[in-house]
Amino acid sequence: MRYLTIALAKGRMAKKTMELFEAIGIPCEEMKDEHTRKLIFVNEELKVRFFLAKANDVPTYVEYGAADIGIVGKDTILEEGRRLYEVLDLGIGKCRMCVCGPSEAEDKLRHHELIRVATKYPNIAKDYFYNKKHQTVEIIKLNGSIELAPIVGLSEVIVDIVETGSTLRENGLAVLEEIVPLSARMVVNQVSMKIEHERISRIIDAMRKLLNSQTDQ
Ligand SMILES: Nc1ncnc2c1ncn2[C@@H]1O[C@H](COP(=O)(O)OP(=O)(O)OP(=O)(O)O)[C@@H](O)[C@H]1O
Ligand SMILES: O=P(O)(O)OC[C@H]1O[C@H](OP(=O)(O)OP(=O)(O)O)[C@H](O)[C@@H]1O
Repeated sequence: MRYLTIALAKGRMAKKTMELFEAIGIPCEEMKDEHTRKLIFVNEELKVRFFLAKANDVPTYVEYGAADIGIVGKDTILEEGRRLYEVLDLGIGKCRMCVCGPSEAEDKLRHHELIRVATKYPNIAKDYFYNKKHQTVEIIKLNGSIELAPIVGLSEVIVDIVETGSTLRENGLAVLEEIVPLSARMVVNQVSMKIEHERISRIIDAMRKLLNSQTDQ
């Protein structure tokens, strides 16, 4: 039997994702060791391999079939635009993609002024402003601490993730428009879905059952 390979996004969702896999009988104990420099973890008995990758790279591994299954945020799926099947909403890492800024930016947004938009998600921002709102904007790609941009005058607004809203509040910014709700999703390689249909379906079903039982409680 070939190994089934599962790519998990490093970072804030990794621990919860591992707990979900453990709860459906696919443990990844070794991976929980924060000090390990090992990148791939093999469960010989189940013929399953896990690896932790940079979130942005998870859809790439899955599209090319280097991973059969991936767990990654909807934000990353939308931004990367890879060919894969999105099969399940895991309901963890819930947040929203929003246009945010100081209240002064609200009028400029409403009047379709040519504004600058700073973001880690240029494709999501482009799709929202160009295709959904038919509004011309200048998009500036940043890699983190996006809330800084309107404060120091780099841009009028930002497109970024909002979870509790405290980063915005502490920096005198607010949500101006909501783009899309986000959460972690299970994605599957399109060929794997055919050749490993039985094993992958079993994992999807077990995960769905677990999530339903959690929401019932
Ligand atoms: N408050 C939040 N901020 C950022 N991401 C969140 C938040 N809540 C949930 N998420 C989800 O967690 C995913 C991973 O976020 P994380 O902060 O671990 O990595 P990242 O900031 O995207 O990566 P990196 O730090 O390597 O640039 C996001 O893609 C998103 O789907
Ligand atoms: O609404 P909140 O609960 O405040 O969460 C939202 C913040 O969290 C994320 O940043 P992250 O911590 O990933 O750091 P980064 O800015 O370096 O990406 C996101 O980019 C927001 O800044």
